[in-house]
Amino acid sequence: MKLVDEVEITVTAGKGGNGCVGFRREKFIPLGGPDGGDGGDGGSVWIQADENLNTLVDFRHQTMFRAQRGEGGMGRQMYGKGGDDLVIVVPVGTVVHNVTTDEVIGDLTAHEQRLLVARGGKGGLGNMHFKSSTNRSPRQSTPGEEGEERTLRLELKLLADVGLLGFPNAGKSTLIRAVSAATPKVADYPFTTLYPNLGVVSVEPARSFVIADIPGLIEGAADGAGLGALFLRHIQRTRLLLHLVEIQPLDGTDPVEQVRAIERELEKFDTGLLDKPRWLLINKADTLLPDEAEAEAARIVATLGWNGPWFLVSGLAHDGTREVMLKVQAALDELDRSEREAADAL
Ligand SMILES: Nc1nc2c(ncn2[C@@H]2O[C@H](COP(=O)(O)OP(=O)(O)OP(=O)(O)O)[C@@H](O)[C@H]2O)c(=O)[nH]1
Ligand SMILES: [Mg+2]
Repeated sequence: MKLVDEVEITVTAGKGGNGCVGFRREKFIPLGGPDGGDGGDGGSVWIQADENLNTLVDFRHQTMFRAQRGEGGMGRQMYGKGGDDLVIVVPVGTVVHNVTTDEVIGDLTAHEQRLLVARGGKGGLGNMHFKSSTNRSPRQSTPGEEGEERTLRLELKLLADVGLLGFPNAGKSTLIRAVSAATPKVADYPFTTLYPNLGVVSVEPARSFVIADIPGLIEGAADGAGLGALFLRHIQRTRLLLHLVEIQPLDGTDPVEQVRAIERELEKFDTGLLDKPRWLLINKADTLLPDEAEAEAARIVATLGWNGPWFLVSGLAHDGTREVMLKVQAALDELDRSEREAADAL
């Protein structure tokens, strides 16, 4: 299953500085020659891969990028200063397309790999270059070139970091909408009507993770009922599971039973799934009075013998949801760290 995050940005390289028309002016030298210097080159725009990023969510806030222009040339044969290059960082795995030509400019597959996406304009020539035997005082210079401008589409295939489990109606889609900054589209998926909802959760700038709602996970999913097996396969790739349960299911069933039913499915499909960190989110806290909700949550946790993290939340009211997402981000960072340490130890 391919999950694709996509953004369109415009990049503009810096214009070159203009060439200068100037003449040497000094005491006792009445007819000084031309001494106008060249303009500096404009800065170019680069796109560079960074392994510390994992989504394109920050490009929803900024879509225009411009490198510095070159300064104009000056008298006394002085060159203008070149404009600084602009480096845009993206996650490793980002593919860069030219929107106008629909061509792939490049595929950034390694950390710190760079791609030139808009070349800065060349600086213009000062009049010192136009001196000839027939024209000793040229008034000619050339302007700086414009920097290139391109519209780019950045595309990143995503893997969900966090899977959301729960019965129909548990409030999974509502939670994703409550916490996510962007909802990437799902591509190449055969079932167009029933696909997972995805959200990019960005708790702080430049830090984010992908959360996937796994719909239709019902009893019997592991035996192939509904589309459950497909989604179970998908969540095998996630690193943390959030298990959502209604504090008081509308159909009158005991939330404890609902949690166990999902656990049985996970176990039947692949016991490895049960080894993933799984946090219990007792949802729709707002449907009970605060005291009742606290008491019922305590009962659910005690009856289940739950010893992992658990939270009482309301996706609809956004109660407690941000706190959970901050903890998820911290847990994922910690997993990254220990994976990196394990890799370094080899
Ligand atoms: N009171 C209350 N209602 C909620 C809360 N979260 C979700 N709901 C409601 O519960 C219903 C189901 O929510 P969804 O987010 O669609 O649930 P889901 O888990 O995505 O359901 P499926 O996609 O069918 O598996 C909707 O009517 C929501 O408005 C909550 O925190 N409090
Ligand atoms: Mg849903």
